Amino acid sequence: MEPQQFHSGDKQPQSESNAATRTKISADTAIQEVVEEKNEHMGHFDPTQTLNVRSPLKIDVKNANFFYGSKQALYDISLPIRDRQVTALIGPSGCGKSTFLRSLNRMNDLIPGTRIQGQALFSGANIYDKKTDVVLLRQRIGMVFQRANPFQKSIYDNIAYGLRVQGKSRKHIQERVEYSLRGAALWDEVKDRLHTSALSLSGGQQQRLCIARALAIEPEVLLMDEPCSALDPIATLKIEELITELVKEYTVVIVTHNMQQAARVSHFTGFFLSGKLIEYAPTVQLFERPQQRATEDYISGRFG
Ligand SMILES: Nc1ncnc2c1ncn2[C@@H]1O[C@H](COP(=O)(O)OP(=O)(O)OP(=O)(O)O)[C@@H](O)[C@H]1O
Repeated sequence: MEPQQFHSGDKQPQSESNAATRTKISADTAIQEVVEEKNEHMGHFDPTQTLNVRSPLKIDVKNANFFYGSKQALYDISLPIRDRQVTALIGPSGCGKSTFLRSLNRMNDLIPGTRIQGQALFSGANIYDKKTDVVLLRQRIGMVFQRANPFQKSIYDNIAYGLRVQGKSRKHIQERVEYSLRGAALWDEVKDRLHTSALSLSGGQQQRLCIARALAIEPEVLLMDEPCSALDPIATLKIEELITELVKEYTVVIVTHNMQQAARVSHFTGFFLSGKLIEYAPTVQLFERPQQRATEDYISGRFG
């Protein structure tokens, strides 16, 4: 199965029947314009070049059902997450994307009254198993949130914190701080002010710092919950470019409201609706040849 070449700007929503759709279109257009302007300097984002449909499964979710108390939020979700590929989760507000994402490192456990059934195989063990060591799990499956949430500490200490908790040596921490900041494409911007407050950084820099903080503890998988939703188009593009770099070493799962972002950075996309996974396919295929009517309606802007 060789997907056709896909250009992220090809699909434009057809219906402009409501304000939300118009807002989405103008945000997407603004980002698309910056992409075109910046391509020369930032390189092309083209996940079709690195799509590997045979990449091994990093996490294999089978028949996941999730409940907030008596309210069911996920219905029988089966979704493979492939190694060193970006998997995007799209769908209208409230469809369960974040719930699914947070189930992958058991962040939902922090919400009282939640429960999950099913299986998410990761290195031969079920993530959902009660016996799973969630501290270790969250080290292996790191997370970046919608809003950058640096600690009220220096840039250096934001990254060093988790390593100190792990009892790492000073030398290891020093090396790891630089490595992580380089990995998050932030080193050059902050290397001369590592001991100033992280809160003095711009929103985009703070989000990259949070990515560096996640990288510091050497995760295998990075979960990103709308990491660009609070950022301007240029900061967004920096994060997108970073994702395309990170995926050379890490497996990435990203929730996004922005379909063009999914097209720009992801190899695979899952479309969620009302707690169900309606369709999952290589991104290029899902956007160009959706198999389900609901997917087609959503990506062409008829709802959501
Ligand atoms: N803490 C919670 N307690 C109860 N219900 C919740 C909780 N968090 C989410 N839900 C419900 O679960 C469903 C799925 O929510 P979720 O946040 O996963 O959707 P989403 O697709 O990520 O939405 P959005 O794009 O708006 O962030 C929604 O009906 C939501 O109201």
